[in-house]
Amino acid sequence: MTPVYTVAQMRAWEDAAVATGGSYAALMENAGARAAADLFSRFETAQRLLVLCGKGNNGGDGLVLARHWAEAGWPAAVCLLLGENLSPLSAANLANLPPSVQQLPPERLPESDVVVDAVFGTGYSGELPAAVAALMRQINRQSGCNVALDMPSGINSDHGHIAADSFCAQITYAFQAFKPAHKLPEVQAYCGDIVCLDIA
Ligand SMILES: NC(=O)C1=CN([C@@H]2O[C@H](COP(=O)(O)OP(=O)(O)OC[C@H]3O[C@@H](n4cnc5c(N)ncnc54)[C@H](OP(=O)(O)O)[C@@H]3O)[C@@H](O)[C@H]2O)[C@@H](O)CC1
Ligand SMILES: [K+]
Repeated sequence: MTPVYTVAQMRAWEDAAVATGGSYAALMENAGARAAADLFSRFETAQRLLVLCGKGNNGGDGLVLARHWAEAGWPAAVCLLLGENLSPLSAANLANLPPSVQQLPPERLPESDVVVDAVFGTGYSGELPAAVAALMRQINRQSGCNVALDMPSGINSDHGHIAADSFCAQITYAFQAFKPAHKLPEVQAYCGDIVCLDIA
């Protein structure tokens, strides 16, 4: 049975995986690559991807996903919503993006078939910054396929507080374990299908 891990338990699991021979970089690679692989299995033709990234490691998962998308020959763009001062793992994955992945400012985002929310994951709490909330409001009205990595941005993984204008997904990829918020019906309405991916 898939376990449910609090944020602290998830961090302990990551630390243990690294202590037994893994690496944080490999966990991030597996998260982004396996989310991409699941998405590829859902579409028969190339889809235009837009990945919205924050500064933390959730954004790094999104950058890995964008790289795999582009390597499959499918069009991909990323937007660094909170600037370029990224976590070290995310910065490494930004540097690894192939030139075919467009990097766009938030005010010039294209129509996309698949929008991936990699703004906030388990490191999030509180309310959304005003600019993020405004963009989420706009994207939540669009008709594309919305995908959240680990948790829709705006939702606290431990206790499930739902901020105004939280991202509304059709698919949420939970990494390694469900988080307590995934089990709450009011949060499930923002997650859509919740698919847990092994990232070991
Ligand atoms: N650890 C690993 O190796 C792996 C982790 N993985 C992935 O990483 C995710 C966790 O990553 P994470 O811990 O970096 O946190 P994340 O959710 O990206 O956000 C942190 C940023 O958000 C900010 N912030 C928070 N609240 C805010 C607010 N209200 N308004 C504004 N800002 C706010 C916060 O700012 P700060 O509080 O530091 O100022 C910080 O900059 C996890 O869900 C999974 O997807 C996988 O790749 C597997 C390997
Ligand atoms: K997210």
